[in-house]
Amino acid sequence: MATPEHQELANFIKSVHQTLRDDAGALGTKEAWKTHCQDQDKLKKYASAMQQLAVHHWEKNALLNDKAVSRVLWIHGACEEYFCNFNKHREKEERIMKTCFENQKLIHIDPQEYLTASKLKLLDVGSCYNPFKKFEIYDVTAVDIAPANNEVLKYDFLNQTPLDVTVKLQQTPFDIIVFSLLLEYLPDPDQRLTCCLNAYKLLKPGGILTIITPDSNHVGSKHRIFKSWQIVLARHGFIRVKYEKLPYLHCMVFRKALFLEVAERWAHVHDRDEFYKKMHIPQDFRQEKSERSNKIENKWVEDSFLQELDCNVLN
Ligand SMILES: C[S@@+](CC[C@H](N)C(=O)[O-])C[C@H]1O[C@@H](n2cnc3c(N)ncnc32)[C@H](O)[C@@H]1O
Repeated sequence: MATPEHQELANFIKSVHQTLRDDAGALGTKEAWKTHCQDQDKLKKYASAMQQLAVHHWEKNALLNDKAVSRVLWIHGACEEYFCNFNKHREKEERIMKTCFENQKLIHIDPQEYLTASKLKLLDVGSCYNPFKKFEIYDVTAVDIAPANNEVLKYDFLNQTPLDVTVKLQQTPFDIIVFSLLLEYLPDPDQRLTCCLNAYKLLKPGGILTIITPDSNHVGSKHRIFKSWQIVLARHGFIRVKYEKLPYLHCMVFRKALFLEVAERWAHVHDRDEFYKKMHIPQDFRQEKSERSNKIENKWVEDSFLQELDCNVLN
């Protein structure tokens, strides 16, 4: 059962997301983002609320309830699986490259060059409280516009701007970049794509972007949206290597292709008119703007993030 404290935390988080979406509609996304990042009191309160929900409720819930899988453990398992099979992915891509692009010269890439370090370099974007710190196999860099503790760097990943210290992420290419419950925070599909393109620049070839986004609906109900993400990201050089729908989450792993042509070709072959050209989330299709409250009238699209919070809180 949800305690009144959990309800209060979840309601506060929902209200911050909703206000940002409303402001983006009223002021434009750039101005709304600027205003949002300047409201230090609100961001501080958000960070604390998010950490409390995640640590004291979600992670505990995942241990007690079979249906509620920990997003942190899912990402860790997916990373281990991917890097154990790194050569398989590389060989598959090289085969496609040789078959489809005969005249192209293959670039020699030795995967060991990327994997010889004793730890995998992991960038956790929108980390909040640095949940990946507990795994010894990662050398973690955690960033957030609203860090919950001083292990997390204050950094706006959307605009690639350090917010208090001088952090230069470009100097350190990563094996893994994590977007856990990040993309639906951003009110605009172009902002979501910008974050993915920023991640692309910071990844090593063959490195992975893991994306977790909430949704308590049946796997098929948002099929078009997540197929569209796969196509949009393939156009920009990402190949989806893992997708899993858990009871409350969509979990995805995208590999930065060694050969951009291979990813682009996949997008070209699979693109259809029925797919969106942008990285939408269900909330983008809401027709009637809410009035900064939870009175959402739209019947045909639910706010999946709100549902996620509710499901977790109510379980
Ligand atoms: C819903 S919370 C998820 C926190 C954590 N990743 C987790 O899974 O528990 C989303 C986080 O993304 C952060 N965030 C949103 N936009 C960001 C940006 N442009 N750069 C860095 N962090 C951002 C927010 O401050 C917030 O802490």
